[in-house]
Amino acid sequence: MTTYNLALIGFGGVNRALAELICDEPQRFASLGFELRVVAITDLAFGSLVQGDGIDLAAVLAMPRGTSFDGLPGGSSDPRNEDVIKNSPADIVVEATFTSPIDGEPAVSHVRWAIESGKHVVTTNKGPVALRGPELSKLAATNGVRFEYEGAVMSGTPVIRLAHKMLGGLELTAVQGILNGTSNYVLGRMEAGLRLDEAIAEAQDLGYAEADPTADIGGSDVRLKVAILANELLGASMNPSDVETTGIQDIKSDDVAKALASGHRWKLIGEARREADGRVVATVKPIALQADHPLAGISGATNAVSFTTDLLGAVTVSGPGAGRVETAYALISDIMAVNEFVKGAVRA
Ligand SMILES: NC(=O)C1=CN([C@@H]2O[C@H](COP(=O)(O)OP(=O)(O)OC[C@H]3O[C@@H](n4cnc5c(N)ncnc54)[C@H](O)[C@@H]3O)[C@@H](O)[C@H]2O)C=CC1
Ligand SMILES: N[C@@H](CC=O)C(=O)O
Repeated sequence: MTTYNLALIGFGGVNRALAELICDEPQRFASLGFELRVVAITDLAFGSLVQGDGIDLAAVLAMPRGTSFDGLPGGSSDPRNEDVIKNSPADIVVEATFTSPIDGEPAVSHVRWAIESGKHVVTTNKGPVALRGPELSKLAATNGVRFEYEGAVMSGTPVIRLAHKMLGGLELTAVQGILNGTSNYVLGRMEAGLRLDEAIAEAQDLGYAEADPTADIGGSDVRLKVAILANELLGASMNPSDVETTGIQDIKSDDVAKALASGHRWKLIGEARREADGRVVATVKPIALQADHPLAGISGATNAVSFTTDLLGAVTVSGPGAGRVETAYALISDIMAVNEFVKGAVRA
């Protein structure tokens, strides 16, 4: 059986959930035809740890946040991302640090260092994909490695790969949906009577929110996802700044209550559409949907995206849009794609 050595860059909610699955459920991977061994971990809060024979995941998962890896064999209190990514014995770099909606850093550099040193990259980080996606994919192809990022949109729910593989024979003219778990959860909790700040705190506890939740509430998280979908699926060359964006920050409890009373539900809707002249235009904005609208019933951290196609009309995918384990599954599906690539290369 093939063993893939992983370097986990960022050891927060998502990468810890992946480490737990590797530690607790090795049979899940054995049934996929490979095993996973974590040989390096870096995080701002812990420092870095490199152990070529495999890190004892149960032991590091038990370390409270803020404890340093310094003192462990191969450990340091400094994250040493560049050295670890370039020189650790990893086959696959798993990038799950903070998303920067401005320039995608430091994740863009993490991805580039990994690819340039011949390592595959799987990531849930939207920044590098939305801001540097085509360039990094090209770099990966040139270096004979994979750059996979299914979790950048709708966490573990298959959207990007599904659309590429299964909708490839259709003409797609638009994508529209609820693409942020936190804001959808928050709007639902406001319907139940919570204040905005109380609802955000719950979403943070549940692991849905970004490190800076204003990205969720202000719409910049959906803006990145809409740009990714427009570029991947509608053939656009869009920068997130091209997406006209309004968040839910100005929606008050009163607005939510009034909407409910009149049979409407506020939803944060992201959309990209190809116009008759070929231009792709994209927006993010809150809309009070009528209760019988197909997206009005999407509740909690669940997301949904609808593809407008020529032969099938609307094709809609719905599932978790956030969550630690749900997003770790996106990384697993990316590693499965890397495995298919590696096996294909061996056969060829
Ligand atoms: N939690 C979710 O539901 C989803 C998260 N994502 C994305 O996945 C990524 C990870 O998400 P979470 O684990 O929830 O975030 P998190 O905030 O729990 O963890 C991020 C970790 O990265 C570390 N970090 C930040 N900058 C670093 C650096 N320069 N070097 C080393 N470590 C660094 C932090 O200390 C933190 O432990 C983010 O980019 C997020 O946008 C994507 C889809 C869903
Ligand atoms: N904070 C994001 C996480 C996934 O991208 C969300 O709430 O959707």
